[in-house]
Amino acid sequence: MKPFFKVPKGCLFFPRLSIRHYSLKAPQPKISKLKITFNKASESSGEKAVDTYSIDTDSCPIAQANDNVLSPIPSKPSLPPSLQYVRDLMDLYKEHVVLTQMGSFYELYFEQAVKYAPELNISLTNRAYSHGKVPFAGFPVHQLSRHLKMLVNNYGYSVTIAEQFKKEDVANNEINKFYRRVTRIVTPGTFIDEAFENLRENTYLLNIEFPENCMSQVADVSLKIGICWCDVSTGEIFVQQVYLKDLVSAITRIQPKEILLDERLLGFHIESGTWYPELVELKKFFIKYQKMPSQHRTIESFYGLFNLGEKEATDRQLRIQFQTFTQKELAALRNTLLYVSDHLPDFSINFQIPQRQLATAIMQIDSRTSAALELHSTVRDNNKKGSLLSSIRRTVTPSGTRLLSQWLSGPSLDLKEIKKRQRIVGFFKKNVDLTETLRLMLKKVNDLSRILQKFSFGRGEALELIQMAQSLQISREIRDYLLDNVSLMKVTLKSQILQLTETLDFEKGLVDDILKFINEEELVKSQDVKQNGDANAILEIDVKEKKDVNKDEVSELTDFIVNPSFNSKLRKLHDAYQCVWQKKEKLNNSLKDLFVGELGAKTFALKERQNGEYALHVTGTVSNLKKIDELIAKKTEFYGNSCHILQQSSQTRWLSHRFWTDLGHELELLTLKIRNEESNIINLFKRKFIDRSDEVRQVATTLGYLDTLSSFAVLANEKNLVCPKVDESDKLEVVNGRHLMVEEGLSARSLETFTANDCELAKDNLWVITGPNMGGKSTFLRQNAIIVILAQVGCFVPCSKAHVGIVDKLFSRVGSADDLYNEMSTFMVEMIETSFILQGATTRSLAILDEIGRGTSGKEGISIAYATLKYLLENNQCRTLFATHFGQELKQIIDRKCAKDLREKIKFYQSGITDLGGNNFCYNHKLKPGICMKSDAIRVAELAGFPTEALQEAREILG
Ligand SMILES: Nc1ncnc2c1ncn2[C@@H]1O[C@H](COP(=O)(O)OP(=O)(O)OP(=O)(O)O)[C@@H](O)[C@H]1O
Repeated sequence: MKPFFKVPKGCLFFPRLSIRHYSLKAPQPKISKLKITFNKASESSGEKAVDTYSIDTDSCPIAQANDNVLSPIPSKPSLPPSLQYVRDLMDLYKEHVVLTQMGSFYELYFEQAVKYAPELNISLTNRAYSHGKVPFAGFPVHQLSRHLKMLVNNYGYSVTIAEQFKKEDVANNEINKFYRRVTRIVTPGTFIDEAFENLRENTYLLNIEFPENCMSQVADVSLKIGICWCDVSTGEIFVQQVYLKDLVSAITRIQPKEILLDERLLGFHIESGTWYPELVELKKFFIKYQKMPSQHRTIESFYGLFNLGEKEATDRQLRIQFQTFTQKELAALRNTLLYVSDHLPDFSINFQIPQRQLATAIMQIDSRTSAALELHSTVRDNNKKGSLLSSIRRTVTPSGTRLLSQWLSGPSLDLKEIKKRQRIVGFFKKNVDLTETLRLMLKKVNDLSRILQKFSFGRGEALELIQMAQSLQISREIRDYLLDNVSLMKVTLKSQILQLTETLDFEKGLVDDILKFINEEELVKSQDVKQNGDANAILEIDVKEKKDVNKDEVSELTDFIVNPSFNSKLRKLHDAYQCVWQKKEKLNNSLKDLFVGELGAKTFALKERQNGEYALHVTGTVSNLKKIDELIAKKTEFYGNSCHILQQSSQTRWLSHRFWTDLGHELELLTLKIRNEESNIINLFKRKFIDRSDEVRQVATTLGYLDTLSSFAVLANEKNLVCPKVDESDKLEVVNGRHLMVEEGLSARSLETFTANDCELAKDNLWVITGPNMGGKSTFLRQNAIIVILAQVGCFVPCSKAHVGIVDKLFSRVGSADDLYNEMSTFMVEMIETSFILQGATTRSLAILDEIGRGTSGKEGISIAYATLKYLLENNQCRTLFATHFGQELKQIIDRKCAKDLREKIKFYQSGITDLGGNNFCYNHKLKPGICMKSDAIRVAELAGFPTEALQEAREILG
C-alpha cells in the first residue's frame, strides 16, 4: 500500500486515504476564483481580452474610461454609456459584486441587482431604457460600510467598487462631466474599513507559496513553503519559511482573515485533504485563488509600498532586509504586495519593513490544540467569552490586546525574552501603585499604528491628528515616569527599561506644535455636529425639512481649527477675515438701529439664505412691515444701498442689500481660503507622521508591550499567579496547578472551589490519568498545557510553584474533532490526529492525549492506546499526559510487555468519587497515585436524567 504522503524514515506509516472510500464534501462556498490578469504575458495564453482590463488603473483603459468610452467589444451598443461601463465591469470582475457609484448612491445592476438586493435588504426596481428595462438596486454612499460588512463578512463575496469622479476642466452644465474607475476591491483581507473599527484584532491576509508542481507528487512533510502575511490596517508584514508539516500550525497562529493561493492549485482541491490531510484546516478560512505572476514583477518595483523615512534610506534598508529572506519567502512577499496594491489602487500603502519570523523562535501550537485549549474561543459555542484570551485579558490599549492575542497563538521559545518579560511583570506586580499610574496613562493612548495607516491612506480626521499627538505626548510622560522610578529597579531590569524608554522619545517639537496650533475644542464640536449629521442621515431624516431652515450668520472666527499664528499666510487671511467681520458687525448694528430702533421692527439679522443669497431678515407686525415696504418702494437707501423684497410673509421680509451681499461673499471666500490653508496644514502634519512611520510604530510597539506586561502583573495579583521558573531543561513541574477558566466557571456557578493538582514530568515521562467520568481528567491535561503557554508568553501561572523546561511544540488529542474531516469516521479523525502527534513531537514537546482508542471496540482500542503510549515513550520521548478509561488494562499490558526502564517512566494517577451515603456522592478531583478501577458511568447517566428503568438495567448487567 502506497502512503499518500511521504513519511520520513522512522515515523509511522499513515493510513492510505482513498478518495473513493472517503469522498470528501465539496468545500464551502467561501472559495471564489478571481479572474484577473496582471501582465502582458497572458496575451500569449489567449486571455488578451481580459488583459485589456487590468486592474492596474494607471494603465487600465476601462478603469480610467469615462462613461462615454465603450467597451472594445461593442456587445450591447444600445446601452447608455454608464450602464455599458457597469456591464463591462461585471464581465471583467466575474464572481465579484460590482458596486458602481452613481451620484450619491452605490448601485447594482442587471442580474446582480436581482441576486444581491434581497441579501442586502434593499429594494429592487427597474429603470426603463431605450433597449428595455434594467433591474437595479442601490443605497446611499454613506451606507457603504454597512453593506460591505454584509457582503464581505457575512456572505464572503469579493466586492469591486467603482467610484465616480468629476472630470477636470469640465463645466458643470455638461452632460458627461463624470467618469468612474475602480478604486478598490474589497475582500476580508483588504477590508480596511472593518479593520479600522475592529481594534482588538489583526486583519491578516496570508499568502501561501507552494513550490511549483508539488501537488502532482505525493506530499512530502519536509517540503519548504514560503508564507507572507500582512495587516494593511496596521502596516505589519511578515514572512516565514515553513515545512509542510508545520504549515497548519503557522496558519492557526496567524489566524488570517483571508488566504491567497495560486490559481493553479484550484484543481487540486487541497482543502479536501486528499493531498495532505491536515490541509482540511483551510476550510475554515476565506480562500482566494489568484493568478500569481510574481516572476514578472521584481521586488524593487514594490519599494514604494514602504515608508521608512527618506526614500534612499528606505530602499537601502529593504535591500539589506530582503537579502536575509529565502527565495520562497520573497515569492510569497511579492505576491502579497502585488495583491494588496492591486486591490487598493487608490490608497498609498505604507508597510513597515517586512519582518522574518523564524520557526525556531515560536512555540508551535496546531489548530486542534489551540481549539481544545480554548485559546481564542470556546469549543462549545465558538464564543470569545470564556476563552483563555478573554479570561486573562487585562490590557487597556488596542495594540496591547492584539499583542496578547499574537503571543497566545505563538508563545516564545526565546529564554532571554521570556525572562525579560518575567522581570518586568515581577516589577509591575510588586509596585502596584506605579503600575496603576502607568495603566491610567496607557488607557489614554489611542491606536497609533492604525491612525498612522489612515493618514497614509489619505484618511483620518484632524481629531485623529490630535489623538496621535496626545498619545505621543503620553508616551513621553510614560517614559519620564519610568525613568523617574528606575531607582526601584535592579541592574538588568533597569537597562531593559531604559532600552524600552528610548523608543518612547518621539520628537517633542512636532507633538507640541500640533497641540499648540490645533484647536481641539473646535474639532470636538465639529465632530459632534458631524456625528449628529451622520445620525440624521442614518435615520434618513427628511432633508427637505432641514433645507427650509435658513443658515444663520456666517461662521464666527472660533469655527476655525488652526491657530492663526501658525504661519504668516494664515495670519493674513485671519486679519482680512477680522476686518470684513468688523465691517459686517458695523453694518449689522447700524441696520438694526434703523429697522428695530427707528422703524419698529421686532427683529433684524444679516443672513444667508438656503439658496446662497445674502439677505436682510426682518420680522415685525403687519403695520411696521408696511411702513418698511413703503420706504423700499420709494427706493430709500439703507446704509447706502436701496433694497428690494426677495420674499415675504405677513410677519417677515427677506430683503436684498448690495453691501451685505458683497460682505457676505467676501467672508465666504475668506472662510474657504482659511479652511483650505488649514487643510494644507493638517495634511502637512499628517505627512510628518507618515515620514516618521518607523518611529511611530516603535512607540506603538513599546506601549503595547508595556500594556501587555503590566496587564500580566494585574492578573497575577488578582488571580494569585506565581512566576514560573523557565529554562532549557526537560521538566514540567507544577505544584497546586489550576485551570483558570474552569476555576472561573466554578466560582461563577457554585460555591465549589477548584481542586489544585500537581504535575511532575521530565523528558520521556508519561503520566496515565484515570478516573471516573467527570472526574477532571481533561481539565488536568489542559491546565498543564495552559500553564506552559502562559509561562512561555512571560505571564505568571496559576499554581503555587512551577518549573517549565521550554516546550517547542504543544500537541493535543482531546475531545471530539470539529467537522472538518466531514464524512470520515470519528475514529479515523482520532487516528489522523494521533498520527500527527507521533510524527511531530520532539523530545522538547508536550503532548496531551485524552482517551486514545475510545472510538473503536474495547480490545482494539486498548491495543491502539498501548501502541501510542509505547511509541511516544520510545520514539518521541516527549513529556506526555495520557488520560484513559482503560487504566487497568493498559497497566497489565505494560507490566507484561515493557522492560523495567520503560515501566519506570510511566506513572499512574487517579481521581475518584467520594460516597456520601445512600445514593449521594461527590467527585474528588484530587489526583493521587494509582488506577481508578471504574468509570462510574452509571452515576453520570443518572445525573444526566436517564430513565430509572434504563439505569436499573445497566446496573444489573454490570453486576
Ligand atoms: N480540579 C477540579 N476541581 C474542581 N472541579 C473540577 C476539577 N476538574 C474538573 N472539575 C469539574 O468537573 C467537570 C468535568 O471535568 P472533566 O471534563 O475534566 O472530566 P473528565 O474526567 O475528563 O470526564 P470524562 O471522562 O467524562 O470526559 C469540569 O467541567 C469541572 O466543572
